[in-house]
Amino acid sequence: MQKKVLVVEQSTYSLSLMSKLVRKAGLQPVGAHSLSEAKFKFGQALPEEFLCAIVDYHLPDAPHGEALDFTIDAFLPTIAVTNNNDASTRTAVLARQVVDYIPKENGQLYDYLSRLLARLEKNKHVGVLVVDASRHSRQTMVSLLKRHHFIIYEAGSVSEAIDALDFHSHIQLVILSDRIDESSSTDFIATLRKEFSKEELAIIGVSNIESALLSAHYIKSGANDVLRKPFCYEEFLCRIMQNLELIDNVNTIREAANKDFLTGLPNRRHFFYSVNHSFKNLPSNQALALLDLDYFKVINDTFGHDAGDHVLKHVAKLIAQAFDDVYVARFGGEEFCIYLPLFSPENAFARLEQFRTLVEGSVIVYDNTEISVTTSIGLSTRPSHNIEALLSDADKLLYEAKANGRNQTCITQ
Ligand SMILES: Nc1nc2c(ncn2[C@@H]2O[C@H](COP(=O)(O)OP(=O)(O)OP(=O)(O)O)[C@@H](O)[C@H]2O)c(=O)[nH]1
Repeated sequence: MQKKVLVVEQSTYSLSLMSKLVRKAGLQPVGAHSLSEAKFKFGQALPEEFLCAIVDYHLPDAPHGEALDFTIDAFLPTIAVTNNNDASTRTAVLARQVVDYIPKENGQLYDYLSRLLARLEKNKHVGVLVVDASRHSRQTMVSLLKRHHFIIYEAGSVSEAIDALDFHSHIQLVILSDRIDESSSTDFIATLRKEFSKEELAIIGVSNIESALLSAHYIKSGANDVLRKPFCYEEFLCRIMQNLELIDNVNTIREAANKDFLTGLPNRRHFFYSVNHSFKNLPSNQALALLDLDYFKVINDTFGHDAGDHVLKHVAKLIAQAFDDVYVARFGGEEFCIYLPLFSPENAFARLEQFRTLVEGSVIVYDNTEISVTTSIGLSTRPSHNIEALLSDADKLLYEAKANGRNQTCITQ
């Protein structure tokens, strides 16, 4: 279900702008012009339905941030917006455990707000590891991070940090304090960098303001960023957000580069990368199948190219579902590839035949028209350490399947 965001804002214009942003982030705004209206609207839904609240500091019936107290007491992560950017308002707002506060006069308000909303939703799946020998200092950072929905892990030493990283693969950010011995912390960063690139795991080193040299050591050892103590709450969160956004952006680009645009299946290049990356030597009991849809040109010619695309997407979805435990790819056109490691020829043949009959029996509906399609399969079960050799073998068998009348699987004899 779409998560709700409680937007409490006196001005109708600002409320409508913020609600638009919330909708753009894929969330459902619940608007209120006053604290009493916010209480009423919040009471009409379950608290768990809300992701967070965006709350104006000054409201007619809550002139001193009382609405912030209400949403925070209701355990809603709260983003405060204020008309005033003066020091006393800032202190009063930050004393209240808000996720962040945004002065309305800031032209970047709406851009920042949408980034913040997107992050809050994503953070629920992001692990952050705080490495600091001092429990008190760890707790300070942990309490700030908690407001942002992160999954938080703590380590009091480098060895505890290594254990945490071994166990929790969703850790995307390590915050490393200067209370860990300098040589072991820089060694730790360098060791992590052998395993994780900067785009896979962000490392932020915390150093003392006087210790410019330590900052340099952090960066040279492979840290993404450095935070100088004493840091303010805003800087701490902005650095974290920036570093995680970088990881997200790289992941988006990487995903786009690895996926076939039409079907969302891995593409040919990624298929080779995954198989070669997973196996130093290909196992001797293996199978590789090349699948090619039959008379696909006729489908395009009869029903149109868009209908053809729809059929390709349908078959790709069936492949992704039926072979979610092995390696699959769209090689191009109407050709797909499936690599089944550690499969006997009999098992591989049974799986492919089951799939062939599934495609044959499935009715694809496009624009109120029913379309049927069949597939020919070349299945190589040769023991080979070379994926290219397997492919060439499967290609010959596919040719045989086509020549023998299509809608069949030909396997290595
Ligand atoms: N809709 C659509 N058609 C595509 C796409 N890629 C390739 N095609 C079409 O797929 C058709 C493949 O035709 P052929 O190579 O003659 O193969 P076929 O008609 O399936 O015949 P056989 O393989 O011999 O059974 C061509 O008309 C291509 O234009 C695509 O992404 N979308």
